[in-house]
Amino acid sequence: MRPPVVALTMGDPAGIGPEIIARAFAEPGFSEENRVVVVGDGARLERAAALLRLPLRIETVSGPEEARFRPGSVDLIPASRLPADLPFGRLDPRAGDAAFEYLRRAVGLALEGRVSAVATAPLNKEALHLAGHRYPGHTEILAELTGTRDYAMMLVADGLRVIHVSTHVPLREAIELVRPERELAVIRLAHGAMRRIGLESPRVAVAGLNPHAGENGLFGEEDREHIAPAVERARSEGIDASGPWPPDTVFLRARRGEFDIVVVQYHDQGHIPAKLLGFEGGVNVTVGLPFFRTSVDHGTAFDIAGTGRADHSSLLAALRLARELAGAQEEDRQKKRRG
Ligand SMILES: NC(=O)C1=CN([C@@H]2O[C@H](COP(=O)(O)OP(=O)(O)OC[C@H]3O[C@@H](n4cnc5c(N)ncnc54)[C@H](O)[C@@H]3O)[C@@H](O)[C@H]2O)C=CC1
Ligand SMILES: NCC(=O)COP(=O)(O)O
Repeated sequence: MRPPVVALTMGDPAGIGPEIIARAFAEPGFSEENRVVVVGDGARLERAAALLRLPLRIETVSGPEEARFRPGSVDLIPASRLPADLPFGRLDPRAGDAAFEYLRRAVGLALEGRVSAVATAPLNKEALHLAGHRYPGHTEILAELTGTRDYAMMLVADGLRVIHVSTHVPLREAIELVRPERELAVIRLAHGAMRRIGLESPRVAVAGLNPHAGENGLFGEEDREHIAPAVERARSEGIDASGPWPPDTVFLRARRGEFDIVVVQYHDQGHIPAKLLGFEGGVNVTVGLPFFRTSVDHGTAFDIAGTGRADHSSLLAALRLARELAGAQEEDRQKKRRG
């Protein structure tokens, strides 16, 4: 089967997005393994390729149907016309607005069924806000543009998968979000995502919020009042859920093979172990959308943007996962059609 077509957004054009995209396309065998169409800015991509001394051809296309996926060339849907001298590594509302537009265009293509999945290079949240797009990040934009109510951020890193009850909110608010309904929704999303990647009966561990998962109320009530009932309810639905487990050991246990995925209670509870284990090859997946969206797990790295030092491993991993997930979905559909 041919690889599914993936729309890849350039992210903030002042960040490392253009560089990591140029590096990925220049990898030997990239066009044999991938069918990727970039939504972004041709001049920025050309500048990044020149900076890295990569002989890439940029082919402008009006849609994925025109893309030819030839080795050594990038099929690009132009979605901004930024000044050629826009500096790398600086906050700029024009770049924030462009990043938003790339995502909006890619989501449109996915909803129209013209691409099978969306992958994203990083956007800068401050630049996004400076441009008037007041979202915490891609995830919430994607949810709004697709009308999705229940969604969650999953990180996949070396031997570990985590999925978040909350992400970009102040820590005080994150504690308020630990409620049975949201816990149950995320356990169900975790179960569904693991089934999608082919696990028959996924083992979903739920991390506690407090030290030692509250130790029966000694160190906080949220674990037994809000998390435990959701785990029970999930179990009554036939999901192999367990917890709340002490957060300091649940990741170790998952990595040793006891669990397939860990539901985590707030941003850093999941991000710290995932990034520590697999920053280079880590992938962020939005679970719950009508299509798959994968992303690099790192940010815009303004401190090194335009220097040619950015590593593109996370982007390659995000594209790999997008094509595997979308490919598996396509195979499912074909099986169903055949009866
Ligand atoms: N998927 C996305 O769109 C993400 C966006 N962000 C956004 O990016 C902006 C900057 O975030 P930071 O917290 O500074 O994190 P960051 O990931 O951009 O940078 C943290 C450190 O890691 C290094 N780094 C990051 N990616 C690298 C790569 N590919 N190769 C080599 N070194 C790399 C940077 O140079 C820096 O020292 C923020 O606006 C943040 O919200 C952050 C994470 C993900
Ligand atoms: N901490 C992950 C991050 O900032 C990426 O968020 P999103 O843009 O994928 O919603």
